[in-house]
Amino acid sequence: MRLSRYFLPVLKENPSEAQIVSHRLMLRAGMIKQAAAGIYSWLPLGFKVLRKLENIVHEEQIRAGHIPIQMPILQSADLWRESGRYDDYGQEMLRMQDRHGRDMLYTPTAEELVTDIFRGHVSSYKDLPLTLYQIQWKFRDEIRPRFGVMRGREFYMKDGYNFDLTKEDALHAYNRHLVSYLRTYERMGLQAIPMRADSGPIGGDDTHEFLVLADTGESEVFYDSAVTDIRLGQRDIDYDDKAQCQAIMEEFTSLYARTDETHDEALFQQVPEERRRSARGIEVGQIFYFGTKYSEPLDATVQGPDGKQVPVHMGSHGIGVSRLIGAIIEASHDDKGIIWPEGVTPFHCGIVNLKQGDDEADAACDKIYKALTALGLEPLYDDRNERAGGKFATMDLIGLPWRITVGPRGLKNGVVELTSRRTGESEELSPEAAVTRIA
Ligand SMILES: Nc1ncnc2c1ncn2[C@@H]1O[C@H](COS(=O)(=O)NC(=O)[C@@H](N)CS)[C@@H](O)[C@H]1O
Repeated sequence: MRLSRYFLPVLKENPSEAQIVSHRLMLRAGMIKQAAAGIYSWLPLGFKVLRKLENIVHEEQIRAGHIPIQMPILQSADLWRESGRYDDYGQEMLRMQDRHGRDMLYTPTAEELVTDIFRGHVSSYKDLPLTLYQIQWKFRDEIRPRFGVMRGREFYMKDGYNFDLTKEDALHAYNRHLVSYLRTYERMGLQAIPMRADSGPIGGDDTHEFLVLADTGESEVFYDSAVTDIRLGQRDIDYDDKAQCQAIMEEFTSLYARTDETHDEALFQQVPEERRRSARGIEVGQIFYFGTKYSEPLDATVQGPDGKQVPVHMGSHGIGVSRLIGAIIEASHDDKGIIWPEGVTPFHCGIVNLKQGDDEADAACDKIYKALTALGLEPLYDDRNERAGGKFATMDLIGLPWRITVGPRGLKNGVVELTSRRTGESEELSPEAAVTRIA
């Protein structure tokens, strides 16, 4: 993309309403613009990152055998009355009436709707196991939306729902989601630690939240520092292998790691003192097992192997896709701006032309642009008539992993400058070598 033809409304000053660095940098980098309290327009750079995250989430959910669907953001109140949650959900639920006076709501989550889809079409245990998921906008009328996309009112969530014949099968689905979440967050350059949590309005008795450690996190957490050494890495996973998924779940959740809601000081004292940590974390996902909490009131049953009708065992599992952008920035930035992990960066390499209009420099930039594009590496070419300092500041602010700087003097020696955003180190090498280095 050429910057002269893009829409990147960067801000020179720090916006006063931003209290945490990710909110400040998302506004300054022209990624989002507030439309109303807790509600944002996603501008090109932010929307591009959101789509990258969405793609990773889709890839890992499909790899785990979960099936994507898309449910509406507006729902009828009828199903929520059937489950008994219409009144329980409280002020966070945005309620409205359509022109015929029918009670509607803006979906904060979708257990009822997905269970209605299931009960209308699945009647035999032979059709199980089944996990359906969506990535869809949600609305929760937070009393105090804040920290930008971290605690919005409208936010983007992957919400998945498993339907199983037995509790044992449903707990395997729980483990399958835990493993798929670990892979997902690692691909985004994040360490998100699964921690025992409280089930809140979703319900159920088994639940883990996934937390990214950050001083600005809203959750208070207590954990054994050894838990930060565990990685899933590239190990080969068979998501149908119950034993393997159970083993990974135990590996990642046997060390002490809990949010303040479930913290047990006596248990925590058993962790060797030098390994006890308390910190703050950003909740980027949560998985739940809640048995027949929805299948009973909604009469979602299947015929079991013995011919009897049984309510299915369920769980629901969410990833905060829009919140993740804030979490990634909190975990990866410096005083000059964002530092995108390569797996989620909006563009792979910035190209800075020190002398726009100079035939040789322009030609070299075009050649590098084409070579990067041919390799599937998206360049953002700052071809504006701006002074170098301004171009460098913009590239540092928006946080692309690499920058290639092209100028007449360097070209005379057959070199361009390649700079790593993460290390700040630069080296001079031929345009071809610079492109190869990034690939
Ligand atoms: N106000 C919010 N702004 C941004 N992200 C949010 C907000 N509320 C929740 N999330 C994200 O959405 C994830 C899932 O939300 S949740 O309430 O824990 N779980 C559910 O709603 C389940 N029904 C999952 S299907 C959270 O882990 C968090 O990362």
